[in-house]
Amino acid sequence: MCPTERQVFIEHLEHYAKESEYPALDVFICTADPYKEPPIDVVNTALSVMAYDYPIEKLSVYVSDDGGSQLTLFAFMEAASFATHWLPYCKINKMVERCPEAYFASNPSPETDQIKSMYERMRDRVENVVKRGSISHDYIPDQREIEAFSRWTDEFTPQNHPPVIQVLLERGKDKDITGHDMPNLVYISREKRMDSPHHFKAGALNVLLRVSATMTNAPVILTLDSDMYSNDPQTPLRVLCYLLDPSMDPKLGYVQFPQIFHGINKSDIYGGELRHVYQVQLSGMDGLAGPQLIGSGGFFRRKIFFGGPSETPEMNQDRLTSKSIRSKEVLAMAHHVAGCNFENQTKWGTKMGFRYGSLVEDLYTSYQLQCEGWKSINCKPKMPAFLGNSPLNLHGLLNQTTRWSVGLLEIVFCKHNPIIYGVQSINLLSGLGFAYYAFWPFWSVPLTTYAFLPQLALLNSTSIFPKVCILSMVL
Ligand SMILES: O=c1ccn([C@@H]2O[C@H](COP(=O)(O)OP(=O)(O)O[C@H]3O[C@H](CO)[C@@H](O)[C@H](O)[C@H]3O)[C@@H](O)[C@H]2O)c(=O)[nH]1
Ligand SMILES: [Mn+2]
Repeated sequence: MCPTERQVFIEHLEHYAKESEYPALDVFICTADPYKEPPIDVVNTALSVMAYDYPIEKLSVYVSDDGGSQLTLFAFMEAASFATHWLPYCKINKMVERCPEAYFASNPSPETDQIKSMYERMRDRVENVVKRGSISHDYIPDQREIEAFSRWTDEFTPQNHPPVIQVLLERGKDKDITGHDMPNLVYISREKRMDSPHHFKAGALNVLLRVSATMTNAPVILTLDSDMYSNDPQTPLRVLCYLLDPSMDPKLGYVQFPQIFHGINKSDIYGGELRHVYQVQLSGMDGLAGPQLIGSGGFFRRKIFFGGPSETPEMNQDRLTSKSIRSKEVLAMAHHVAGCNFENQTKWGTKMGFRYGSLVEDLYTSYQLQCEGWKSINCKPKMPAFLGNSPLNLHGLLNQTTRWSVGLLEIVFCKHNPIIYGVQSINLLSGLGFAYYAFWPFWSVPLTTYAFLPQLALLNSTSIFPKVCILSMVL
């Protein structure tokens, strides 16, 4: 047992790899409901990662919309055009804060006026459209955009619709206002049918894995929740310090950053900060086979989703380089792999991709990956890499806790229970570490008892502790 804290020195990265040797990076952002997760927040998350300090020709951002909402697509069309101003603005001014909403909130200086009003115009348009619930025709002047919205027919509902994939920006083709390349930006709403299970976020992430494989197939992947914006543009370089380190264990599969929440009230009465998990347990697990996944802020080697460390060769990217991601051929393949029958009779969800069977797909997937032999690292820089939201009211908290409890119990009662299978497959302590999380809902019984027992004992004038007598003190 050896709780581990790590530090990297980004300035040394150049000794190990030139920029041209950096691996390509595909970023996955998930959203599921335009009313619970406002599209303008998702846009802020996307803009913050599109502006990463990373070679632009190696960066792609994929947005998965499980809400199947044209409001979200509209927001991203607006974002694509604002990004052509925002990305050069960030780089020319060497800004650290690259999430527009957070930047303008902390920099009210007059020099930002022009870009700020541009951002506010975009935000107002997006918010107006969401408030109205529909997009009026004068908001979509472009023929390509009109065509994209024509897929929302009368039969189209969030639970029942064909796949929609829209390439909003393509590197090499779309340029920013200074004439430089833009990263790829792709909107995806996977096919949904009433009679097909969709497997919640794990299902969405697996579609993202496949669609991105048809377009860019980057060997490194970052997954983000809709609200988790980047707070540090150098985060991918920090990850490369681990992934490209020649002395690193070749079984290293992913690097996990803790979730840090902003906007929690000072006294944090609901314990939303989850300090025990992110500040204590992740370091503890890091000293064993590595920390579990926590859903957002994880950088993966793509190959770990296709088998154990001994079975998976490096990815081959050659076949992709020549084709445009807007080409008919690539789009046809992308739509095909985003269909809901694609996974039938395949190993997706069992041996491949994010694993199905638990509502806490992050813990379950990382548990299975570690059972296969993959290792992980907890990266906790002083400046938070990502900032997001945590439930701020009792209703939201109870909702989340119930969902987590159901998901964790699914792990307890699955055939790969951590106490039996995990202890044998990973190691004793890591298996018990995963078991600690999986059995977390059961803690509510002793905790609730302990919360009420002393008061009841006091009211009834009985003692819950044994009387201290001289003999027991001597013993
Ligand atoms: O069918 C679904 C359901 C959710 N999501 C997305 O998944 C993310 C997380 O969902 P949320 O409702 O915010 O769950 P939380 O309980 O806040 O999330 C925590 O717990 C989840 C389950 O363990 C992890 O996946 C998350 O990363 C982690 O932040 C969000 O971006 C959603 O848009 C989907 O894409 N499809
Ligand atoms: Mn969340």
